[in-house]
Amino acid sequence: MQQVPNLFLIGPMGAGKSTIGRLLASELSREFLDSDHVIEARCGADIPWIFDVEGEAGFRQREMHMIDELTRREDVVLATGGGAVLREENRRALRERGTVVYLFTTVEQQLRRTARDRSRPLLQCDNREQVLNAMYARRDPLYRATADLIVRTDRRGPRSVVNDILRRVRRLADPLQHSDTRAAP
Ligand SMILES: Nc1ncnc2c1ncn2[C@@H]1O[C@H](COP(=O)(O)OP(=O)(O)OP(=O)(O)O)[C@@H](O)[C@H]1O
Ligand SMILES: O=C(O)C1=C[C@@H](O)[C@@H](O)[C@H](O)C1
Ligand SMILES: [Mg+2]
Repeated sequence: MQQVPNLFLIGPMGAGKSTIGRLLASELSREFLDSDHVIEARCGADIPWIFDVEGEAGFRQREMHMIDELTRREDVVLATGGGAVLREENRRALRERGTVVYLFTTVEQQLRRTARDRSRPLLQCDNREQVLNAMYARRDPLYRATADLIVRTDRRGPRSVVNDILRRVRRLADPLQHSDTRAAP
């Protein structure tokens, strides 16, 4: 069987990129990278602080350099930030250097999963639903245009999402071996 390529997870805040990514990497005995966390570690500061001091533009610049660096690694599972697809450079790096999985979820689920969160500066407002709907309208077409696979993550647990991704990624890597249909004799 062909080896599973780099796996890059994209999708909105609360889709489960960090949660699913960690589980997926452990199933594949691979290194797990989370671009948000690596940016924070390199900066010695958390994302809200970076947004406060450098603005969203400063964060996006750091994110672009990080995606370029991390997508050049081999045999990794990489969880990207929810806004990574906004830049064309990021979309290209992701598409060219691995298999891209869009973790889809609904705004309703996002609201639930990010309800008490203080680490996402773009959601520290009173009109979270409106903000998330606007992000969905802008970003969903970009996630779709970048992804090799789209996997629903609403109304199912992380373990089921991971099994689904593994099955579909293996089929993509080796369609003959993992075909669901049998060739006629
Ligand atoms: N499939 C799932 N079912 C139930 N809860 C989930 C699922 N995936 C993630 N969660 C929960 O939702 C919350 C947000 O998940 P997570 O931090 O992995 O999202 P994310 O996509 O990495 O978000 P961000 O883009 O902001 O980094 C966590 O509390 C996590 O436990
Ligand atoms: O959706 C977004 O724009 C963001 C998502 C998070 O992963 C972080 O990258 C940051 O909070 C911005
Ligand atoms: Mg995350």
